[in-house]
Amino acid sequence: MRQILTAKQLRAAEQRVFDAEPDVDLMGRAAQAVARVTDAVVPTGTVLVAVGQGNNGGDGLFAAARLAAHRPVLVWLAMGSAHEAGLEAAVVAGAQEVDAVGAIKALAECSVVVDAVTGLGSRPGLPAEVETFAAACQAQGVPVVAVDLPSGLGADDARVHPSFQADHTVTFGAPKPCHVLNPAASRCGVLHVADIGIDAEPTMLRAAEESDIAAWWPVPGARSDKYSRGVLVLDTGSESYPGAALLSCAGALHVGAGMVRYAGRAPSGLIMSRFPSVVIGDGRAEATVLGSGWGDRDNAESRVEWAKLHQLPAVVDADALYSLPSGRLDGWLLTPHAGELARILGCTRAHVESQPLECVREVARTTGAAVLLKGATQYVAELSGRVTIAVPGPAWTARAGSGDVLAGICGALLASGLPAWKAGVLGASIQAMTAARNPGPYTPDELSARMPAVIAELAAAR
Ligand SMILES: NC(=O)C1=CN([C@@H]2O[C@H](COP(=O)(O)OP(=O)(O)OC[C@H]3O[C@@H](n4cnc5c(N)ncnc54)[C@H](O)[C@@H]3O)[C@@H](O)[C@H]2O)[C@@H](O)CC1
Ligand SMILES: Nc1ncnc2c1ncn2[C@@H]1O[C@H](COP(=O)(O)OP(=O)(O)O)[C@@H](O)[C@H]1O
Ligand SMILES: [K+]
Repeated sequence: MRQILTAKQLRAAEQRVFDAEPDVDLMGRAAQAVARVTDAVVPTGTVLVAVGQGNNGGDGLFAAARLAAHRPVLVWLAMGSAHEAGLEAAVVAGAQEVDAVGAIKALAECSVVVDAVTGLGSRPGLPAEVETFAAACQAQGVPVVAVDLPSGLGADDARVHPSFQADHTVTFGAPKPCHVLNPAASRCGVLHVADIGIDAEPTMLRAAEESDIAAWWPVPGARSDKYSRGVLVLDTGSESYPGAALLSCAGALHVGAGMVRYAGRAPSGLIMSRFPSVVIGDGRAEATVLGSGWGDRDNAESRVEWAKLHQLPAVVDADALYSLPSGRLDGWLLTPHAGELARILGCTRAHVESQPLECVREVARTTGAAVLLKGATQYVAELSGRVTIAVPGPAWTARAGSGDVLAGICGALLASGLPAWKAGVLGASIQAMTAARNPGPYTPDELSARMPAVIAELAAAR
């Protein structure tokens, strides 16, 4: 599990290191990591380092000094002034200074750019000259290694602003929100988290890793039976949208539900012809899935209320999200995409996309349910305010029907006895990991049929 630290939290963690060891050379360690990654990414040719006036520029200059020992290095002081000791070290090591015009010209010959303009102190956006330079790097296809974060992004911000487009980003101690929240994360390229001796304490924002998914996955034991593995009732699909019923069945069955009962309005013959192990009709169960493919069904409220009355933990998806019963929904998992979350909150989709953490936390706080916000980055918020980001996957999954499969997956995991937040994180992650291992335009049901192989791989790795 990776803890995600805001700029303020990272600075506090840094301060604790300085308090314990006043002479510690964190900047030297940061510079060493930047030089190492730069050499690994592009081992030969000229390095051009764009340097700002703060400590991010200091990291860049000390990295320039290290690199200049074995390859040509140019430095551009993009903000005029720069970290004095860093500049001296770079010049003594042989780095050549260029001005703005020289920097743009040099792009034709240099093999890699190091972006050390701004880091944790970055205000969104770039001065015009730097923006022009960043655009030129991209236009000319020169690889960019960003120090801490692509300059121009805000460390704690999910949004994109005029900024560098990095191929690699070397950050220190822990990722910051901009490294994991999209669309900002898409500007960071490959993320390298360098250990420079800063400990990341548990925070209210963290990112699950594949090793967490492997450790948490519910693997049956010798004494398991279909009931102990969890019975799931699916109330999904409708006469108008029977496909959603099939997709939720596919999701639930392919992650190993003990038993799936189908109690929705899609034709039962259709379900049986595709999934003969599904039992038609409701009965004893550990969890239910509501909403996927209902359309605007008129008795939505009573169907959702039914689950609450029977104290049945529910995955609530799609149209059922607008018929939530009053009172606390402990143990439930809501699975909105940004548009659905916006409708629940009475705000715009754009607002949810720019403030995803605040929005997903708000719905968890007001309902008591865990909330999985679906999309390119998938967030699971709990009542406490803690947010866990699922393992990311490729955008191949972004197509109609993926959410229906995901609801079935999460339902099976909820029925197995996992807490709602964990069912959400595991469900979103396994779908993404399967897509990552099977790149291509597979349909959501084809992809779901490939999940068992990924789950077997995870189980074998434990
Ligand atoms: N604090 C520490 O001990 C460590 C800090 N490190 C580095 O230090 C960085 C933070 O350094 P600073 O706090 O000096 O901040 P930065 O170097 O990120 O930037 C601050 C400077 O840039 C200017 N600036 C910010 N955004 C601007 C914009 N959009 N347009 C024009 N000017 C802008 C500010 O006015 C300020 O002068 C980290 O990102 C990291 O790279 C590392 O060396 C590790 C240790
Ligand atoms: N950019 C993206 N990258 C990866 N996965 C995505 C992306 N956008 C959406 N998804 C996936 O697509 C699904 C969207 O769900 P949803 O919109 O509810 O689909 P539907 O209701 O059509 O089944 C989610 O499971 C999410 O994981
Ligand atoms: K930077």
